[in-house]
Amino acid sequence: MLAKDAATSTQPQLEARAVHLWRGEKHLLRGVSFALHAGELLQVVGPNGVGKTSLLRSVAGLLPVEAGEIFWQGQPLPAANDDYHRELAYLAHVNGLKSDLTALENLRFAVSIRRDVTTEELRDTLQLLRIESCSDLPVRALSAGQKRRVALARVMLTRASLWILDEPITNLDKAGIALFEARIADHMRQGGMILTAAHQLLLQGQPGVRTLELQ
Ligand SMILES: Nc1ncnc2c1ncn2[C@@H]1O[C@H](COP(=O)(O)OP(=O)(O)OP(=O)(O)O)[C@@H](O)[C@H]1O
Repeated sequence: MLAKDAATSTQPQLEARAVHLWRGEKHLLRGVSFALHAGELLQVVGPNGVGKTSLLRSVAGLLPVEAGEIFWQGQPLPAANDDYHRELAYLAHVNGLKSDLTALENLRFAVSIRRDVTTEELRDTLQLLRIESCSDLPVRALSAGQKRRVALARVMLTRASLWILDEPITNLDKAGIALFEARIADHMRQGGMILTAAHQLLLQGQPGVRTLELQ
């Protein structure tokens, strides 16, 4: 649930403390720490292969860290897992859409696992991202940017407070980026949080927007 009141809280909702991660022989994350408060966007930046995706996967609970801790609302993971996963929407590099289903069917399938949703709400969200004309087409018939927009619509529809997004604007054109930035700003205003891996920064210079540089 989005926590409007939490927007003014000084308590971090999500916190990583001295996280270490190895991939194979490589000591990738060396004591990474950050705090994310309600209403904030944190963009993880750094060169290819530095560990941005790995960090996001760890924070999403998909890749266990070897040292350090991750806290959700003051509780360490995995103890906080049930609450945490209810509040979390994760979007990877790949969209995770079923290509034989239509955009609308994909959204209905993904969202109804979490909550009741009406067809009108699904269509409204597709319209917000200007892909209403794709609603009834099989996903395999959509362009790369249109597929990304469907995947972003899914994130928006979850009503999760924390969005973890790996390069969310991949394949989006300028208009698509502007539309998505407006949705992010909206989410932040309602006390939502976003953690991204990014080569291209969103909402630069806006209040509550920060970067975390990995090197
Ligand atoms: N399953 C895996 N097994 C071993 N090493 C891996 C695995 N997945 C990723 N790596 C390595 O971990 C390092 C970091 O990868 P990661 O995808 O986290 O980087 P990134 O910063 O997101 O890169 P990019 O900007 O290219 O997306 C890379 O050197 C990669 O080869």
